[in-house]
Formats: sequence, structure tokens, C-alpha cells
Amino acid sequence: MINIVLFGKPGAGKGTQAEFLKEKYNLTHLSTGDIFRFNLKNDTELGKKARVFMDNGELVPCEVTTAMLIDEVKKHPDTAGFLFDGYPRTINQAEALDKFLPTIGSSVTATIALEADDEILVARLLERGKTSGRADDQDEEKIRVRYQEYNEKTAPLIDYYKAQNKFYAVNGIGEIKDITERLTSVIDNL
Ligand SMILES: Nc1ncnc2c1ncn2[C@@H]1O[C@H](COP(=O)(O)OP(=O)(O)O)[C@@H](O)[C@H]1O
Repeated sequence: MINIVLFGKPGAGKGTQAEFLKEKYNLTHLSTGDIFRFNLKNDTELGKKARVFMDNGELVPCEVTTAMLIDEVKKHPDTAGFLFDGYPRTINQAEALDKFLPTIGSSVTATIALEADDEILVARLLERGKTSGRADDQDEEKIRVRYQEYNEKTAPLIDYYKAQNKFYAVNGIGEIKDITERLTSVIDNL
């Protein structure tokens, strides 16, 4: 089983690249952002718990997120592996994943970051906000909160995975297909 964590700031292109990678490597794509948005739209119990946080650009509490993620993983017992997109986003979540995966005989294979400058990313998010209908993409203040959350809570994961020799980074700026190639060359050499 191969488990890839796609890592990067909001707007770095994780979802876009995940679409290509999941096909190429036959992986199950789990995007916590997408799962939360689905629950918000359908006004489920989970959606109710997540809404305030998401609308403000804050992280949803770890217990809620981790329980949901584990439920999703368990729905795919026969998969060749997972492409985690948007999870883990805190040290607490990374530890939870490192504790859970061995219970299904697995582990994180590698974490790959898509790197890009903040200015480019904020512009991308505002552009996406014009068509995506995502409230958190339409407001610079909310985008700022998401970057703050990233810097405080998610950035420490770089050292967490480096300490396990599992951290890789690629340049996230350029043509979509060129970035896919950069990612596949990392995965093919794992
Ligand atoms: N692992 C997570 N832990 C906590 N909250 C999360 C997590 N993943 C997604 N969320 C919530 O969903 C929102 C949108 O997620 P996502 O689409 O991945 O955002 P972004 O485009 O900012 O990377 C986040 O701002 C957060 O509120």
C-alpha cells in the first residue's frame, strides 16, 4: 500500500494535482476540505459541527476531523493506497494518522509539498472565489486567517516528516502538467 500526503498552503494546487495522481497510481483521494464541504451542503451533523470554523477560515477541531478521516479510510479496505489532501494539518493529526495506519497494516509512505509564494497563492484563491462559490475564497480577511492557521499549525509538519525522512518538496509554480511530472518523478523514486 502506498500512502501519499499532499502538502501545501491553501491554493497550492493539491486538489488539482490529486486528480491526476489518483488516476496514475490508482489511489483513493481523500480531501478533508471536499468531505467537509459535502457535509456542509447536505447540512449533516458533521457539517453543522464544521460550519462556523470553515466559514471563518479556521481549522475544524482535531477530534472531529480525525474521526471523519478514519471513517473514510475504513470505507476503502481494498484500495492500493491513499492520497491524503488536506490531512494532516496539525501535529496532533499527523500523530493520529501515524497511530491509526499501522492498525490497518500501513503507514505514510511520503509527504510531498507543493511550494509557492504567498502572493501568487492569495491571487489564485481570490480568482477561484469568483467561480467556486466558496465563502472562504471570497474574502481576503478569511484567506489571511487560513494562512495564519497554516503558519502556526500546519508548517511544523515539515519538520515532523523530515525527522522521519519522508518529506519531499516540488516547485508548485508552472504549467499543471509540468507540476504533475515533478510529483510523479518523486513518487516513482520512492
Ligand atoms: N485536516 C483538517 N483539520 C481541520 N480542518 C480542516 C482540515 N481539512 C480541512 N479543514 C477545514 O476545511 C476548510 C477548507 O479546506 P481545504 O479546501 O483543504 O482548504 P484550503 O484551500 O484552504 O487548503 C479549512 O479551512 C478547514 O476549516
